[in-house]
Formats: sequence, structure tokens, C-alpha cells
Amino acid sequence: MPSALLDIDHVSKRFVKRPNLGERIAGLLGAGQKSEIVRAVTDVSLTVAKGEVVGLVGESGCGKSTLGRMIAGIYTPSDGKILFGNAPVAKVQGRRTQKLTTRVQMIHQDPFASLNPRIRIGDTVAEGPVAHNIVKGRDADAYVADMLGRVGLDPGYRRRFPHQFSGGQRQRIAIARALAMKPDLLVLDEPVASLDVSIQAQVLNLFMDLRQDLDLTGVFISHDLGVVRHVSDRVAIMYLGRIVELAPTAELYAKPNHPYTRALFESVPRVGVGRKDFRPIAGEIPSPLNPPSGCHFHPRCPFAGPRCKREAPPLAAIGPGRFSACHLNTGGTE
Ligand SMILES: Nc1ncnc2c1ncn2[C@@H]1O[C@H](COP(=O)(O)OP(=O)(O)OP(=O)(O)O)[C@@H](O)[C@H]1O
Repeated sequence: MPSALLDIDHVSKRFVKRPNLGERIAGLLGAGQKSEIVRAVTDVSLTVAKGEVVGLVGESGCGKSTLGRMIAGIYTPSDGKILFGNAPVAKVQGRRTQKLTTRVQMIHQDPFASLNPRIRIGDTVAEGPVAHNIVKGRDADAYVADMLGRVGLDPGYRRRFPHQFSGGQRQRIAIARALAMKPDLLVLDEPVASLDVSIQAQVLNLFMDLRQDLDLTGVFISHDLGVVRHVSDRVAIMYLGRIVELAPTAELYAKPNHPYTRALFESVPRVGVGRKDFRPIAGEIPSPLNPPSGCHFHPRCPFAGPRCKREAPPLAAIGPGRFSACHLNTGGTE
């Protein structure tokens, strides 16, 4: 087993949700809300080995982005620690601003928002590496041209502005900017979710080519099981702030264990000739302001018993490299 480059150790993140103006006014009248705690991530442990890509999958609001931002050093964990090459991420990344980040780079969902519309893309790609002495100012132009070439863009485009590119091209620029920092780890947060399906495939293929060429290590966040399957060695399934299943990709897709993972697979539309065989997951995702007791999934789980309401199942080994957090694997739900 290769040693872990990234070690997430019992990490939680809570946000304080303060009442908005209307709620504060209602409070003055005696009917308002107090500050509440959002439990975005709860007691997550996960390691990522050098050269490995781990997918993080779950429905909207399950805490994927919050975990990604903690890995990138943008948020500080409320509890637990994240080590990167045996040093705390906060030290690796620098404390003050995102500008200091080097070894972990994050690629965001929205390539429109993540590029400054007033800066030529060549300058955007060059800014970080020059500031961090990864490349000398006089060599920056050739360096940027090389980076754009690597992501399949014409190096001659470097004097253009972001609005002159399509969504897929902008995401390539965002990838070039991240790679230009020579990161040890990439956190990709829904990098293709805002792109058309045909363009998604191009960007995913690019990522897989780069992965092979550069031996990249990555955490790939997506709500889409289909997307994660192609790019990840292992997949972690998250539900309401917790990892509920973790497995090598091929095994997870061949034989999902956790009832939530199984329900996720069944909820993916697979429309055959003249038939529909997908089933949405019953019920709503509960609020992280007030998560259910015991197993967070129990109110929506067809197999839930009294134990599931009482006790949170730990993420326990169910086979080599496979983990699941379900009482069905450990003595039953009664
Ligand atoms: N800065 C914040 N302040 C308060 N609550 C937050 C903050 N960031 C995230 N949350 C809450 O934490 C929970 C997890 O959010 P997060 O964005 O990590 O989930 P996600 O799985 O990435 O969802 P999505 O795909 O919709 O972004 C949500 O309930 C969200 O509203």
C-alpha cells in the first residue's frame, strides 16, 4: 500500500448560520430564530495515496464542497486534522489568502466565475507561477504557451480574454492555471457539471490524459456517479456530512453495499426501449441544521430498524479495501 499523500483524520466542519434581517426583526418581536449550527461535515476520515484519484459522490448539500475546501486549505476544520505529506494543510498552503496556495490547487464548477474577465488568460495562467518563483518572469510567456498546449488550447490564444472562450475552453484554462502551479494534489469540485454533455466528455478525457502523463493525485467531487466512475480509483459516497461507503471503483459499481449507495444507483435514469426503470430515493434529504439521530439515512432507508435510529453505524471494513457504515453488515438493525 503506497503511503498517503493526503490524510484526513476525523474531520468535522460546522458553520454558524446567523439569522437574516427578517429573522432578527422577528426575534425582536419574540418570534425569531437564534443562530443555528450547520453540520456540513461530520467525522470524516480518508486517505489519498500519491498518484491516486478518489471520487467524492453524494447529493447536493451532503458536504462534498466543504470537504474539498478544507483539503485545499480554504476552510479550517472545526475538529480533526488534515495532513498533507505529513504536515497540516494550513501550513502547507499558507494562512493568509488563497493566493498563497501552491501545493494543493482547486478547480471549481463554474469556469465563468473563476476567471477574471478583465485579465488576459495568459496573464491569469502566469500570475501564480511567477509570484511563487515556479517560473521566471522572462520565461513566463513560453511557460504559459506550453501549459495551454497541454490542455489542448492553441498557445496563440494567450492574449485573449475569458469572454472569447466557450465554457469547455474556459475549464481547460482553469485546469492550465492549476497545473501551472505544479501542484501535488488537485481538488476538482464538479469540474464538468456546468458543461454540455459532449463537452463534459472532452474535459474528462483531458483530465485522464493529464493524469497519466503527470501522475496526478486528485480528489474528484461530483454528484454524478457516471462521471466519477471514469476518473477515480476509489469512490467515497457521502450522505449528510458523513462518508457512508468507500470502495475501489470497479467493486463499488459492481456491488454497492450501503442502502444509500444502492438507492443512488437506482435513482440514475436508465431509460431502455419502451421502459423506465429508475426509482427516485424516497423522502427529502434532511437538513444539516437538524440531522436525524443514529444513521442519518434511516428516515429514507427501506431496511431501517430501531438500532439505526439509536446508533450511528461506524464506517467499518466489509472486505479488502471496502468500507460501509450500515448495521446490516454488523449484527442487524434491531
Ligand atoms: N459558508 C457556509 N456557511 C453556512 N453554511 C454553509 C456554508 N457552506 C456550506 N454550508 C452548508 O453546508 C452544507 C454542505 O454544503 P456543501 O456545499 O459542502 O455541499 P455539497 O455536497 O458540495 O453541495 P452542492 O453540490 O450543492 O454544492 C449545506 O447545508 C450548505 O448549505
